[in-house]
Amino acid sequence: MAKRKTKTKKPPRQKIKRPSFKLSSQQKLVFGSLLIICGIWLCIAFVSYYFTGKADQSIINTFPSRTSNTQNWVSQFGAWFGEFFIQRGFGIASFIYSGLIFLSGVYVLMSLNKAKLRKHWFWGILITIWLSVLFGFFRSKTDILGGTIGFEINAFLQDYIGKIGVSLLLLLGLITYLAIRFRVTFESITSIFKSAKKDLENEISDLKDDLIIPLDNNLSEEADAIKSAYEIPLQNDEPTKKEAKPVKDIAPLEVKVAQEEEEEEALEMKVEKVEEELSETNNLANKLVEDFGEFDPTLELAKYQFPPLDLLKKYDSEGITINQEELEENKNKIVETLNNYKIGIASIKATIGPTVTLYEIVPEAGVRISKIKNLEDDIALSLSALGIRIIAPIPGKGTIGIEVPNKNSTIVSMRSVIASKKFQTSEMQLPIALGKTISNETFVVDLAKMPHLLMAGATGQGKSVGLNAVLTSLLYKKHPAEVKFILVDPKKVELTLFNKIERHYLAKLPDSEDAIITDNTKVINTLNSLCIEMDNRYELLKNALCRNIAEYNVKFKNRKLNPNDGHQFLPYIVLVVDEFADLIMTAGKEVETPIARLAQLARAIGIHLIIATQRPSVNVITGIIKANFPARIAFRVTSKIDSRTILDTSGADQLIGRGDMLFTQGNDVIRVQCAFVDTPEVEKITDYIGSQKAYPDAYLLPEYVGEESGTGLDIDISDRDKLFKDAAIVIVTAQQGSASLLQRKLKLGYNRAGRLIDQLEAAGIVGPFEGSKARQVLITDLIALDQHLENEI
Ligand SMILES: Nc1ncnc2c1ncn2[C@@H]1O[C@H](COP(=O)(O)OP(=O)(O)OP(=O)(O)O)[C@@H](O)[C@H]1O
Repeated sequence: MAKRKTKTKKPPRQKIKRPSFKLSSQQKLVFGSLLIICGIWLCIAFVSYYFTGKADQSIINTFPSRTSNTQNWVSQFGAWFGEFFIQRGFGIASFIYSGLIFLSGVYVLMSLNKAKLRKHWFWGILITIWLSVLFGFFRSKTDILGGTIGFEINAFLQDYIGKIGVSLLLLLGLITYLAIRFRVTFESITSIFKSAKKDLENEISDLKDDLIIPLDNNLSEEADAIKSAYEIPLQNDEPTKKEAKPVKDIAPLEVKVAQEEEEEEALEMKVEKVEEELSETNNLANKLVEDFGEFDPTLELAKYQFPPLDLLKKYDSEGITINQEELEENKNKIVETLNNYKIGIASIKATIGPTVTLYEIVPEAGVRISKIKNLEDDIALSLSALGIRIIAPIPGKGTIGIEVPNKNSTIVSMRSVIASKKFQTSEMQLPIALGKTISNETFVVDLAKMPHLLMAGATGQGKSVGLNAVLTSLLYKKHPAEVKFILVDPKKVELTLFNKIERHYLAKLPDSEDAIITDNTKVINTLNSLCIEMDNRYELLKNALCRNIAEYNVKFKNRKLNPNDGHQFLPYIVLVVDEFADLIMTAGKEVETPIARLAQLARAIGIHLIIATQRPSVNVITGIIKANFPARIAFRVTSKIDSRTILDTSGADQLIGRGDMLFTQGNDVIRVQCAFVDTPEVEKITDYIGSQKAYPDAYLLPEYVGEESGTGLDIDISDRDKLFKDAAIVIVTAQQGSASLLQRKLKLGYNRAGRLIDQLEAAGIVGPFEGSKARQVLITDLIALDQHLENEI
């Protein structure tokens, strides 16, 4: 039935309606002008109504007659329309109607898109109603602001939902309008703020870089401007004269105007061309973002849940327990000891930390600081306490600090530092909550800024706990898509718990079974592979014209980088080496060279190293390593020499152990009580993460072929992926050797596609890796491919 209906009805509809809508150019001119004039007339009538409406009230209700005397600027009809639209209609919002009629005239006159005009009318009517209700909301009776309609709708709504309800309804109306009309979303609002912040930062840094060049440019531009101002009149009026003359001498106003017009035209053409080019690339990225939203690296594990705080333990002994008596006692002892050596004190102040209390002393005038520094051991003896450290003077304060351990030290729980506002709200790229400072403040540092960390401490002083604190911090803050760990653990016990999160957070070599590296040869391969990853990333950054990984990832998220060119979202990679001494003793230069290379170059591309050692001797922490690890943590060490090796100053030998540590990032040395995270807590966290949906595999690092393993890749035919042949067909057909092509055509994850490309390379079907370019395909067609594969067997 329905079919019959459409069949019979369509033709007559077309026949009747089409001609009636087609206006000739002349009709358009007349009709369009009529609407424009009506719009203007109505607008005048409305404006006038606000001044003359009251005076005209008497004649508004009478039948129009030629003798009636109206005040309205456009007479009786004006008064009548004003009354109808403003007083009895929508109030001041009625002006929108005159605007819409005017706009309709323009659309008809210029034959513009009618669908757009309909849209304007639709939204215009809605805004009129909304505005009239809004104005009516604030008025107690019908008036010329909100009109009768606004007032009545308000009264009606308020009877049912009250004043608050109406105001919320108005707000909802506004939000709906913005959301639908301008496609405003919550994300777009936040991204505006974020990108504005980023732009500002970029501009500031660009400004710094370009400070000299623009000055030159401006000068030359100014010089050109001056030159041309003199040259134009000369060319037109006195072509033979070479010398420049001021414009006013010649005053060829007409010629000059003509000249300017010509120049403008030429300029316009140029500018248009540039704009077109720009808008094409911008539009593509903008359009992609508009259609698909910003690229979300977390999408593959969109449902991933960060570990909750409850997995971390609360400790009873948290909170500072030092009492007044202990404070007084220590103060008296310090004053007494110093007095014994004839050092007078002007004032003394105590700051209580979780493990130590800092007594800040202002000595009397004329006391030499070195004298107090030399008395370090004597003061320690008289206070009969381990772990006294004297800081003379405290940098930037001009006082002398004496750190005295508390009798009952408190545990700084990992929970308390993770829960701290400082950590939770930190905008750092790789935030690490290390513990609490002497003034009991949570100490959060950015690994990305360090950019590498050296950790040393004698056995049993808290190194492993420290490493766990670093890893836990990152697990609480970073999505699996954003950071990957490479864990090297020669002791084979400390980091094994992290095996459970292999497919979420760990990176490994393609051929290795375990992600956690315990054997030394594998460490060498991994470090070299990381160097290749570093080179690849530099190539990607170079092609994307980005200076660092953060910029690159923002660009990638904004869809300005094409994945077909090899671009991809780059996670940070954190390499953790527990027991570096072991490694350097057995592998020496083979380890030192790639570590030093990574440490020197990897900061911009998001590879960060954390190296821990029990033995901070100079043959382990060599000059080249030290030079590239400005950020260092020292737990308690056994000698002053060890302290100097790690920190370039003594002090670490005077720590009290159990997570008491010194942190330096170049200048100041800060005493921090490391946050305590126990093995069961780490286990709970890794269990929690490990039980969630994961990537198909760990993050695969590039293949590294060690010197001993002969030439080229050597992948056994029987080990090939099931999709090997399909992949070969795709690659040969497209004559393009890229992993992303395989990802798209065979619907694979990146890792598997990468492995297939490696296998295709080993089989001689594609050429070697060439940075961001697609690999060369070595087989020309499918027949050649068949032959090639047959010959292999
Ligand atoms: N931040 C801390 N707060 C409280 N106690 C701690 C802290 N760090 C370490 N400890 C205590 O010290 C002990 C040893 O710590 P940890 O295992 O980290 O030492 P280590 O330096 O790694 O030793 P090794 O080098 O022998 O592995 C822990 O079991 C714990 O009791």
